[in-house]
Order: sequence, then C-alpha cells, then structure tokens
Amino acid sequence: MTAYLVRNVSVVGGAPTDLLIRDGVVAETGAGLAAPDATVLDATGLVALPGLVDLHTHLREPGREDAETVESGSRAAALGGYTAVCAMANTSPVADTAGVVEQVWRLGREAGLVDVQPIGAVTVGLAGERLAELGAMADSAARVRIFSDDGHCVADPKLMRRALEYVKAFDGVIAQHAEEPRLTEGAQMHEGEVSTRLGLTGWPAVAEEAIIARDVLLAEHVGSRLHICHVSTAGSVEVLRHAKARGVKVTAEVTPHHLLLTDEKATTYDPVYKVNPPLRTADDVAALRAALVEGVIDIVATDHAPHAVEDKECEWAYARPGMLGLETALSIALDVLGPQWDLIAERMSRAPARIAGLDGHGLDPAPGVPANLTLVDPAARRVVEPAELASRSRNTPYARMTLPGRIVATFLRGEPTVLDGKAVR
Ligand SMILES: NC(=O)N[C@@H](CC(=O)O)C(=O)O
Ligand SMILES: [Zn+2]
Ligand SMILES: [Zn+2]
Repeated sequence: MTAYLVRNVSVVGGAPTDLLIRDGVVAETGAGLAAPDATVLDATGLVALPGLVDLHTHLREPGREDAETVESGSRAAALGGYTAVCAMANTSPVADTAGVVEQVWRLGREAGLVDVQPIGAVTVGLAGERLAELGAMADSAARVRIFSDDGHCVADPKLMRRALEYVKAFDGVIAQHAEEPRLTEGAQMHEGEVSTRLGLTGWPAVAEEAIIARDVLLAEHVGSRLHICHVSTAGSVEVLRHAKARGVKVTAEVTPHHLLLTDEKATTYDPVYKVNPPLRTADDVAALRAALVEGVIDIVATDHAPHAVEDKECEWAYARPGMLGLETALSIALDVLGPQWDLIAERMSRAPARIAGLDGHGLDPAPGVPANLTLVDPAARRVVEPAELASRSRNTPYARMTLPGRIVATFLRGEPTVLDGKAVR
C-alpha cells in the first residue's frame, strides 16, 4: 500500500500542516514531516475535509442501470469529495428485503470507490400498505439502520408509528419523504405566484409541513428517531425548530438545489428544474440557509437523482422529478456558505456520519483516524459541463454555470479514489 505525504494542507481551515497517510490511516500530522517512501502531494492552498457523507443518494441499480449504476454513482461521489453514500431504496426491485440490500452493499464493495450503505424500504414495494422486513435488513450483511420509502411518503400514520417503534430496538431511523399525497395530486411545481402565472398545478408548502408536524409528534410519542428528507419550506423550518426545542429526536436535511434555486426556474419550462419537493421561493431559500447555519437543519444531502435522457428531455408534465447532485454539492455549499470550513465539515460529513452510524467516517484528519478525507481547492473555479460528469445521467441544473471550488483528491481508507481532480479508476 502506497504512503502519501500531503504537504502544506489546511485541515478544516486551520494553519497549513503536513499529513502522512499510511496503512489506511492518518499516521502523523505536523509541519515538516519526512517520509522517504511516501508519494508527496503538494497541497499548498488546499483544504482537507473529512470525506463527505451523503445521506440521500439514488444509485438506480438494480433496475435502471442506464441512468446510474452503483459503480458510476460511486465514481461521481468520489469526484464530489464523498467517501460514503447512503443508497435510497426506490430501485427495481425495491430494496425491501435482505437480498436486495445485500446486493447493493456487495456492488458497492466491488466498486470500492466509496462506502455504499444501503437504505431499506419502510413498506413492501414502497406501496405504503405493510411494513417490509426491517429486522431482516438490519440483521443482514448490509446492517441497514436507515429506512425510507423516499420517492413516496409513508402517508398512513399507523404504519409510520409502527415503523418508528420497530426500528427503536436497533437504534434505527425512519427517513421520511414528507408529502401528503392528497394535497399534491397532479402537482407539477411549487404552488404560488409562478405556478398561477404558468397555469401549472401547484405542490403547496403545507403538503410537506403537515407531514413533518404529524411525524415529529409521532416520533415524540414513541420516543424514536426520525429524519426528514429534503426540507424545502420556511414553514417546515419552524415546525422543526419547535420539535427540537421540545427534545424530539428529529434530524433534517436540505439539498444543494433547495439552497440555491427558486421556482422562477420553472418559467424556462426546462424539466431539468422539475424536482420533488419542488424548487420554492426566494424567502424559502433564505430560511433554509439560515436554518442550516443555525443547526435547525442538520445536514446537506444531495438527493442525487439521475434520470435517463428520455425521462428528462420531454414535456415538463411527463418528465420525472429529480436532479444530479453528487459532483456539484461541495461547490454549491461553498457558494452558499462561503469558506466556513468547520460548518461545511459538520453539515456534510460529521453530522451525516453520526446520523447514519457510519464508523470511520465523519472524523477530522488526525493521527490514528481512518484516512477518509478529501482535498479541496477553494480558489479554483469550474464550469459544469454535463458531458464531463461521471454520472451516467446528464440532468444537472448547473450546466455551464461557473462554480467555486474543485475536489483535487479523495482518499478512502488511505487509498486515493481521486487524484488531480480525476477518478483513479
Ligand atoms: N427527488 C426527486 O425528485 N426524485 C427522486 C425521489 C425523491 O427523492 O423523492 C428520484 O428517485 O428520482
Ligand atoms: Zn424524496
Ligand atoms: Zn430522493
């Protein structure tokens, strides 16, 4: 195994130092380290972060390998600075059995570019009718701890209650896609001024807020852990603030796109901007940014949702919702938050690793710590070129935008997965 001597790097924004990576761990830190056998990387001007952790990734395998595979999504993740991703269960077949979660977990190991932690479905086939075999998935080789019907809401309150109760035994968490289905029938975009102007059926903020309010009360009642996927409205932030003040065990995520883009994008009628929950208003964006800084929202999660060209380059009403995220998330965070490295490390690595219970991830580079880390060039600017993305899909909303920051290198347990901004394999 090659040793790496990373010279003059700022660890999470601190004063420049050297990092010696050997045998899978950070062996030493300090100025002027010597290691004759090590490959030297001059990291002057670069920032080292704990490897990013994505709690919400769609990999599309099994079933839609034309849109993404575990391997292509893992490569996109590594290029984005990630060392671990949690793979959502809305594959085909659905990841609702020990067999399917073990298959995804094994494919992740074979690709070997990031740790792929499968998420299990809450209900059989995501149909919202009966609980999936949560215990069998938890006991499987994949050791599933997060369960989600993402793409669908667990709308039945009794099923949601039972799921919350069930996972308590192994400290599991239910990740809810908060969308009251009766309030979003036929919805195409955020319900507001723009949807009225365009004559498109609206997805009202209350459809999200009502489910979050219900579920924080359920989680409080049964004393279980709840996670809210892709929070998108100012009202949701207020519900979460209230729940956290009461001590409810709830965590929440926001996506890069909900931190940057608004429903005005729908006026282009370009379906690349169609996503669930929909892009909201500038006031929502401001509230989400403030909540992320304050900690009412715990983490940034990408909701990387690759879709094949035929599912995206069609009429708005027929396009699938979802956008790519893994290869641009750090740049968007840097754009939105500025160089607040400790905050970025917390919201994009430490906190998601804690929520997912991923050992060895989310730890700042320090002696003895597994070398899961990424090196960022904050001064670089890049133009997003869809054809150059490692994802099998092209549905990025940032095409041809100039974004700050570039991932120079990523290490997974001491082995580079990205060097010089390029995937090693
Ligand atoms: N976010 C999306 O718009 N789409 C996701 C599903 C989801 O996250 O709800 C997908 O699987 O494509
Ligand atoms: Zn969702
Ligand atoms: Zn999703």
